[in-house]
Amino acid sequence: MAKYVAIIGAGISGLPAIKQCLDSDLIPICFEQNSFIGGLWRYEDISEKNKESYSTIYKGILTNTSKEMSTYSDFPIPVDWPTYLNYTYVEKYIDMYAENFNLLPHIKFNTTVLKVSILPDKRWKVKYIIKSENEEKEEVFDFVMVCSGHHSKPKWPEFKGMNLFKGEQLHSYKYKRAINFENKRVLVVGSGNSAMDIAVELTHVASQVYISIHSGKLPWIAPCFLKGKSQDSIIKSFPIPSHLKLPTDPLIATSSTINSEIFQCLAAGTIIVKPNIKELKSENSQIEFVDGTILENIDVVIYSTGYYIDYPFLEKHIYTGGDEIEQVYRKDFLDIAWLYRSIFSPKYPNIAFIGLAHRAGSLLPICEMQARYVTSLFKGSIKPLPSQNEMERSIHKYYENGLKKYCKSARSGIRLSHLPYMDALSKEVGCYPHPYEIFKKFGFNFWKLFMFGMATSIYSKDIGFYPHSYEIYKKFGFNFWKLFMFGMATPIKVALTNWRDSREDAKDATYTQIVEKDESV
Ligand SMILES: Cc1cc2nc3c(=O)[nH]c(=O)nc-3n(C[C@H](O)[C@H](O)[C@H](O)COP(=O)(O)OP(=O)(O)OC[C@H]3O[C@@H](n4cnc5c(N)ncnc54)[C@H](O)[C@@H]3O)c2cc1C
Repeated sequence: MAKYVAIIGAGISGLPAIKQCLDSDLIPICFEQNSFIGGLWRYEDISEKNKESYSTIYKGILTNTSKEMSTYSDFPIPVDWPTYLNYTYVEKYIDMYAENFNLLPHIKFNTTVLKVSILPDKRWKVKYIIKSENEEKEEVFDFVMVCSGHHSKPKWPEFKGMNLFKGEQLHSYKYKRAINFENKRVLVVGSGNSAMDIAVELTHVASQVYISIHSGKLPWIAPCFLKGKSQDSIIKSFPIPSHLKLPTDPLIATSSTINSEIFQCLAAGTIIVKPNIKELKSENSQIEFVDGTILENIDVVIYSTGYYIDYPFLEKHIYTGGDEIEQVYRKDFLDIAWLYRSIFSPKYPNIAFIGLAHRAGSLLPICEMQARYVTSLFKGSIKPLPSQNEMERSIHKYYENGLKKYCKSARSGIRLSHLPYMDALSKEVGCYPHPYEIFKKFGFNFWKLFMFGMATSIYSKDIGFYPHSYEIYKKFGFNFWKLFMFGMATPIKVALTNWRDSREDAKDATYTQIVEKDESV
C-alpha cells in the first residue's frame, strides 16, 4: 500500500527529502510556507522593503564550505563555478536540482504547517493553512520529515542596559547590506562565521568596527584556502577521536570560523577585538566590557548570537526528550536535540528531522544522506532502527562524549563530525563505497581519484588515508603528534592528508559515474 510522507519545508533539506521519497516509492507532499524553494538561501533585502522575511542571509554572503564538499551526490555543482558560492549561485543550484528531478509538483507553496500531532494508530495528523484560503485543513500521513530549518528564531543575549542604550540594536538575521552602516561605529557581538563576515564587510564603509567575543579571545579562524586547497577538504575532515579528552579549545574541538579577510582587518586595526559586554549605557552610547574598558559613541550593535531550535508546530518533548532530559544536559549544552543520529526521536521513529546539525562540513550532503537513510528505513529496505532503549543509550553516549570533547563555547548538542557521520549513515544505507569495487568498475584512474582526491559526497567516504591522531602518535612520537594536533595546518599536515586539488579531478567524476557508483556497491 502506498505510504505518504509529509515534508515540512522546501529548503536544502526538504528538497533531497522529496527526491529520496520518490526514489523509494514513497509519496511525498511537501508543505512550504513561502512561494519559492531554497529557504534561507533565497535572499530578500528586508531592510529595503521594510518587511519581514524568512531569509537570514546577507548580500555579501559566501558559503563557508567549498562547492566540492557542498554538492549533492547525484547532482554535482558545475565545475566551472567558483569554489565558494555567493547566494545567487546557491539559489541557482537549488533551482537546477529541483528542476532536474522534477520536485516542484510535489510542493504545496504558500502553505504553513500549524500543527503536527500523533494519532492513536501512530500516524501523524498535519494541520495546515494555505495563505490565500485562510481556512485550516488537515491531512493524515504515515511519516513526517521535518525540514523546516533551525535558523528562524534568533537568540538574543541578555546584557544589562540593553533597554537603555540609545544606539541601534539588531540581530544578524536582519543584517542585509553594509551600505546601511556607512560612517557608523559598529560593535558586532559573536565569533561565528556570520559575525566575522559581517564585521569584515562593515570595515569597507563603517568608521570603526569592533567585535565582542564572549571568551575574550578569537576563535580558530581558517582562511578559505590552505596551500591552494579549500580549507574544508583539509581541516574539516578531522573527526575527533573518541578517546581524546581536550581541556581547552584546540582547533578540532571547536568549530573554526572561516574567513580569509579578517586577518588583514585585525592587522590593520579596522576590526578591534573586545571581550564580553558588561553593560550598555544610555550616556554617550557607551558600552562597558568585562575587562573594564569602555567604548563611546557606538551607533549600532549587531548581535550575531545564533538561533534557537524551534519547531512551533510540534510538541517540544518530541525533539528535546522532555524536561527531565533537558535538565540533565541543559547546563552544559547550548542546544538540545534528543534525537538518535540527530534524526530520530526514540519514542516516535516515524518522524525524522533532517538538517538539524551544527556541522563540521557542508549541510547539503549531510541532508541528502540523512534523507536516504530515513526513506530507506520508512520503506523498510534496510535494517530497522534499534529499540527505544538502545537509541536513548546512544544519545546519552553522544552527549557524554560531547562533554569530553568540546570546549564550553562549542558544546552544541547538535554538533556532528561530518565524515564519520556520513560514513556511518552510508554503511546503513548500503552506499558506502568499497575501494576494490570502485577499482573493478571504473579502473585505476577513477580509483586513484577516489582514494586520493577530496572526500566529497561524490565519493561518500574518506577511505583510510585519513591521518588518525593515534596512528600519527604511534608512528612519529609525541612531539610530532603535538605539532600535528595543535600546530598550524602546515604543508606537512597537508602532505600527510594527501588531498589533491579537486578542480581538475572533479571534471572526471561525471554525473553518471556517480550514480552508477552508488548503485554498484
Ligand atoms: C547566515 C548563514 C550562513 C550559512 N552558511 C552555510 C554554508 O555555507 N554551508 C552550509 O552547509 N550551511 C550553511 N548554513 C546552515 C544553513 O542552515 C543551511 O545551509 C540551510 O539553509 C539549512 O537548510 P534547511 O532546508 O534545513 O532550512 P532552511 O533553509 O531554513 O529552510 C526551511 C524551509 O522550511 C520552511 N518552513 C519553516 N517552517 C514552516 C512551516 N511551519 N510550514 C511550512 N514551511 C515551513 C521555510 O519557509 C523554509 O523554506 C548557514 C546558515 C546561516 C544562517
